[in-house]
Amino acid sequence: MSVIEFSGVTHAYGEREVLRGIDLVLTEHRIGIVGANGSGKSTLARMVNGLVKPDRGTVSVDGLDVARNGREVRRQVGFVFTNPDSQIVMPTVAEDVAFTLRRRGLSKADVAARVADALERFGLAAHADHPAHRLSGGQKQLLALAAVLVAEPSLVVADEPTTLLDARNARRISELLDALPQQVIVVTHQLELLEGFDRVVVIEAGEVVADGSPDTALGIYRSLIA
Ligand SMILES: Nc1ncnc2c1ncn2[C@@H]1O[C@H](COP(=O)(O)OP(=O)(O)OP(=O)(O)O)[C@@H](O)[C@H]1O
Repeated sequence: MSVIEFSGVTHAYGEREVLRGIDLVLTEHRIGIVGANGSGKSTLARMVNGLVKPDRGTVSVDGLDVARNGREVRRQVGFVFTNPDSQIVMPTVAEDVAFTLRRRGLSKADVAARVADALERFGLAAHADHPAHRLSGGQKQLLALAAVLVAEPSLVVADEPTTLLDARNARRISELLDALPQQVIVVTHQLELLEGFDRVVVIEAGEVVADGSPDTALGIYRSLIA
């Protein structure tokens, strides 16, 4: 597993400070981030692959400062956005899944085999040649996850990956995340997704207010939002 370290991290959008002095060392296999709307979870998650840079402090992945080594870190860290539309880059479903692999210079046959396998795994095989933008919201979310996982990142950061999914597909994603050998950081409001996770961090108004096992941390979170 990678070592993800936040050290004295502060971030503001304009005047508005949304993260304050975050110190965290994340080494566990499956890590959940929870907190009320606007508490700073997405900002924190985006820092892991350099999409947002700290104003003060540092974020590193295996000792690499993310702000300075963004490209290198992004080869290791796959990011799944809440809104899959922001992640679809190619016209068809299969082409979208193939995109990152092509850029890495894999052979055509290798790309085709990996794409077919990923589409099968995510229940999208029947849609391979369909326009990606015409998929349903939930199918797009599955596509976004497939497109990230096909590149075999060593760490997957998923920001509310099940918001658009029906119960069956949410369960499917939950099972997929559970079965991943890779390290996973999941930001979610769906607390049942975090059952069996190794660690849950609770963010409140830009600060870590609880951090521990799902039972303990989610207990504290539930009492905060009650
Ligand atoms: N690009 C941005 N520009 C200005 N303000 C922003 C930007 N992104 C987020 N914010 C603000 O920063 C605060 C924290 O946002 P963030 O998305 O990190 O919270 P969150 O905990 O993920 O919320 P939610 O659960 O609603 O998704 C919010 O008040 C939000 O309005």
